[in-house]
Amino acid sequence: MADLSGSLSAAAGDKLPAKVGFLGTGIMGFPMAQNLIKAGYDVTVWNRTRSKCDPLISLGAKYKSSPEEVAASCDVTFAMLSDPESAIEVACGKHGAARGLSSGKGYVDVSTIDGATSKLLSQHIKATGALFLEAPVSGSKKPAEDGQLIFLAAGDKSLYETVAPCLDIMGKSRFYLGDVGNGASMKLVVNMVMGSMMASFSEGLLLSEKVGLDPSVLVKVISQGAISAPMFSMKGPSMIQSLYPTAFPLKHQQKDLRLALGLAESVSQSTPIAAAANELYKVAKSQGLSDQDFSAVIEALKGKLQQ
Ligand SMILES: NC(=O)C1=CN([C@@H]2O[C@H](COP(=O)(O)OP(=O)(O)OC[C@H]3O[C@@H](n4cnc5c(N)ncnc54)[C@H](OP(=O)(O)O)[C@@H]3O)[C@@H](O)[C@H]2O)C=CC1
Ligand SMILES: O=CCCC(=O)O
Repeated sequence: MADLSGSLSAAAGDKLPAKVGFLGTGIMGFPMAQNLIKAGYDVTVWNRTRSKCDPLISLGAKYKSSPEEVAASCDVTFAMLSDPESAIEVACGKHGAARGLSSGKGYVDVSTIDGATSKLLSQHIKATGALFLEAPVSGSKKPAEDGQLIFLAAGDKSLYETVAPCLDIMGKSRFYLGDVGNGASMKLVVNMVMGSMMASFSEGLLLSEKVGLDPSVLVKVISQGAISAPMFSMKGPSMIQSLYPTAFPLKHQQKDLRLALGLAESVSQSTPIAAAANELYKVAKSQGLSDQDFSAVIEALKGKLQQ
């Protein structure tokens, strides 16, 4: 096991062993925290649903019963939460992390949220004397398990440098994008493109089948041409079988499209393709598919075809 004593704290200017907090151990947070534990970090976890922390505790993680207590006991605290509302609640709520933060500590929000929310978090965190970094990730469940995420960081540069060893354990690359909000915006643009691609791919799979083609051959044809994308080859075979094992929940993809459309509106950028895709994800949500993988958006088109 790697000896990481002092690596975080040395950068922060003291000699104590590094202590890392992790708030939110869902699909993404769990494997990210797990990789930090496996790398030898002293990790303290918290999750709203406590039972999701149990396997991490078995691996050696400590547990605290509130974000406040985690932040108070750690040098740096990461948060991986659903959406803007939960990110605000966990950071700034009654027993939120901000209450446990102080000068010399850092807070890194890796959730996918909008820039305005991230700036609000930054204000609250920095008012405590702590440093703030937003660092949303590109990459899904498997890259999180494999430590292959892509971090899109912005905020306090010194905190970015302090947590770089942690980011390098959880990810394969990292970008520092400047002021708070830029990481959030980059992530929303990427996921806007991804959500539209998946909607378009879904149309192609259904159209190919309807005109008598084999959709699995379509997946192979696409994989060899200029529009090849790992996502199509990974998700296509299960979509053809109407199976959507959850890696990226559909409700989160719709949230990201909603936030991306808000971002586009804030600068008067026309995004008709993303707007149409968003409507499709909303239909899929109304069909009860929120917790399925986002590739279940294809079901919304099946519904439309049957009408
Ligand atoms: N899955 C993916 O492929 C990717 C997801 N993301 C983003 O990462 C974030 C997390 O996604 P993911 O792990 O997939 O989602 P999950 O739904 O699996 O996890 C969401 C986490 O947020 C917690 N949470 C939700 N609401 C609240 C609240 N009100 N108070 C406290 N905690 C709350 C959940 O706690 P509880 O367990 O109690 O419900 C859980 O820990 C999202 O912003 C998502 O968009 C980014 C890249 C890839
Ligand atoms: O936010 C989720 C992104 C999923 C991915 O990048 O594959």
